[in-house]
Amino acid sequence: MKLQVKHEKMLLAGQWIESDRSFEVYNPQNNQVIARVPKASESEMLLAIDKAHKAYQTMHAWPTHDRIRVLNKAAAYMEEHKERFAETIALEGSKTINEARGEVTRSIQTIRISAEEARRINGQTINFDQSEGSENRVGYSYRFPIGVVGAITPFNDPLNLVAHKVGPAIAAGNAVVVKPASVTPLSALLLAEAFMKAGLPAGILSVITGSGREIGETLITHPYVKMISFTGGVDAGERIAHQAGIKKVNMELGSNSPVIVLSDADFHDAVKSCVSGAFSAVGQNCIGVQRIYVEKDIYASFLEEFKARTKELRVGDKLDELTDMGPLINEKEAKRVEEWVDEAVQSGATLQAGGVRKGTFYDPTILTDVPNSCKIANEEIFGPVVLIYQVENVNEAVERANDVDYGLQAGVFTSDINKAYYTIQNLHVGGVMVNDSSDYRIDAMPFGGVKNSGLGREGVRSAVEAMTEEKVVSFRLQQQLL
Ligand SMILES: NC(=O)c1ccc[n+]([C@@H]2O[C@H](COP(=O)([O-])OP(=O)(O)OC[C@H]3O[C@@H](n4cnc5c(N)ncnc54)[C@H](O)[C@@H]3O)[C@@H](O)[C@H]2O)c1
Ligand SMILES: O=C[C@H](O)CS(=O)(=O)O
Repeated sequence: MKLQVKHEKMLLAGQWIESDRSFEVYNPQNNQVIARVPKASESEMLLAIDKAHKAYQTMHAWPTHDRIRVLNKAAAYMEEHKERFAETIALEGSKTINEARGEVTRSIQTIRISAEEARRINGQTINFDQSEGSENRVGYSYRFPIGVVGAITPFNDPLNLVAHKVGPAIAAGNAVVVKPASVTPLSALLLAEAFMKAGLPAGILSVITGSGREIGETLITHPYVKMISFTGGVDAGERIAHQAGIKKVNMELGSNSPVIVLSDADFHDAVKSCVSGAFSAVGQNCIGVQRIYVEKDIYASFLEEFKARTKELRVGDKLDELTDMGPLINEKEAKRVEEWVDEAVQSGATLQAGGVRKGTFYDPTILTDVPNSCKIANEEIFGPVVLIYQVENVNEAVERANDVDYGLQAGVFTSDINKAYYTIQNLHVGGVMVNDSSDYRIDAMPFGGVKNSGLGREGVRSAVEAMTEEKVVSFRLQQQLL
């Protein structure tokens, strides 16, 4: 694909603008500059917030049917330009072209589900007859848009995780200012293009590109911004939560996801699912499989088959239709993964496959016998490395799966419903996938974690609810009218 370095513009309240400063976007595979993007100043972020506030004030009564129309028109535009969206994801990020196409399909669904949910923002009727004297009242509650939503998004799903902020925000009648990841801003700008083409009123959406550390605080702390919807690492999440103060905050953070495979499972199925869950998107996946606990009776067979399938994966040019795994997002991250693996091996772990880095590429890697003290056993690797452990039984598996500070999703493979239910009840996570790996998500389901994996839930309906407030109304009826 012939590449021209494109000078992009960012969307500020319906206007496509350049900025005094710009930064480069690179193709992680060859470090080629693929675009220059505005590096927004604090004043540009302030202007976007001000315009969003004004747009919300005039638009918060924006009719539901019109919000639905714009959302569906944006989805239709994305559908019409699917390949362009996919190529952009594949160029600026780590995903293969096939993985990128999958993300575009999901993003279109996310926006369409947002349109459906716009019609389901309901309150409740209330029975005030709680005690003597309160019976002559009737009432209800209803949900109203919170106002300006500040959305900060990560690099690994550069389109769908922006869609999970913008779609629900618009469905709920809010205005939204997006600060996308600096390494993958182009997909967010394309999503903005789809909404502009769909006739989204000016000011409702801004995509302000730049450094999170430089302009993030302005977005997080501004009094007009009534909610922060953050997806990213726990370090940034902690900093943002402190800065936000008394403000609604939704945090979708990291994980170190476990999968339990019991001896009564179809372990061929488990192997296939866990290989995909571990190495899709080069393991740069918040619910990617990082630890697998295999019951002792099938451990040797499972490990043997897992290694064989892993070695079949084609690592290479992410734009090649036949490639299974591309590069990590940059060389710094690839070197970090290499260091964590080296630390584990030096501490006594066994390298069963992989362990080789070439620039931003790191081979799919399997470790066994990893000491609990190693970083890779406790932190989020966010790379193509999986740790496989042998356990005595389901009890030991659950205890060890819980023994980290994260709790996003877990997978459990078993044919025994009682054991499945035991894991469901005892795993400290936000989601348990039975007979799927931890890397299972549909965009309509509630999504989020416990412990250091986050605060609150996304998934379109949950996000719409988080981006609204509930108001109660009571009518005291005049006695003479009763
Ligand atoms: N739970 C989920 O749904 C989910 C989904 C995808 C990724 N993630 C997590 O995101 C991380 C990987 O993405 P990443 O490397 O882009 O994360 P990151 O935390 O480095 O950056 C995420 C976003 O926050 C911004 N940012 C960083 N520091 C900031 C600060 N101090 N103030 C304001 N903004 C700041 C960045 O510019 C970027 O836009 C992993 O931990 C992964 O698990 C979680
Ligand atoms: O990286 C975390 C993502 O939220 C997982 S998914 O791509 O949405 O399934």
